[in-house]
Amino acid sequence: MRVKICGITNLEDALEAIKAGANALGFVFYEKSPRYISALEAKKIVDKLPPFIQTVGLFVNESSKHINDICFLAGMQLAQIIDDEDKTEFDNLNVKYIEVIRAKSKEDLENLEESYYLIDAFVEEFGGAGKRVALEWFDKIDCSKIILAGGLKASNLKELKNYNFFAVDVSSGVESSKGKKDKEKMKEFIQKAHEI
Ligand SMILES: O=C(O)c1ccccc1NCC(=O)[C@H](O)[C@H](O)COP(=O)(O)O
Repeated sequence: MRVKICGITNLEDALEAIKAGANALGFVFYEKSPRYISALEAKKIVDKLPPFIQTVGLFVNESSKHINDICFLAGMQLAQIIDDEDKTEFDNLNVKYIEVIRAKSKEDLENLEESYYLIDAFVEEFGGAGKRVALEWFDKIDCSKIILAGGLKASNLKELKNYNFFAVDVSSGVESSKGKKDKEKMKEFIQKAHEI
């Protein structure tokens, strides 16, 4: 499975994540997050990344104009969008995007459109909280276009073996403290995920 390391706040963590085999890096453009990074600081990191690593900007209830502007300034190739308040006009985005579904129950995973989704557990504070989505909710679902997030760590990845998820997304499970990644945890997580 592919791996996105979310909540990158500094160059050292970004390069260690890539060295460990990460496929994508996530930058949180949500000011209330302890992992928030400005577009300017993100761009300084992005400019030093090697090729073939996808940069993903995370947005919470923002307008399309804001998302377009920040992605352009920061060099984001994909926008990951939480849109609880219907603020984003998806037709007006000029950047590729993926919608986040913050699942509260199995019903939230039913009748999804034929598209890629990032499924995270619902938490009031929006994300990076280490809360898991119940795996049995995916039992009768085609997971081949789903990126799973929420409470993942190296020790629970083996539970995903039979689900065929497209990718996994992790933040707190590979941190030493909020906003700082742990090199060894990233290595172990990515190695295990790539084996699945
Ligand atoms: O990480 C944050 O602080 C954050 C803030 C606001 C919205 C989303 C946020 N993170 C979302 C992510 O993509 C996380 O990687 C995802 O929720 C998984 O987090 P974790 O359970 O800590 O692995």
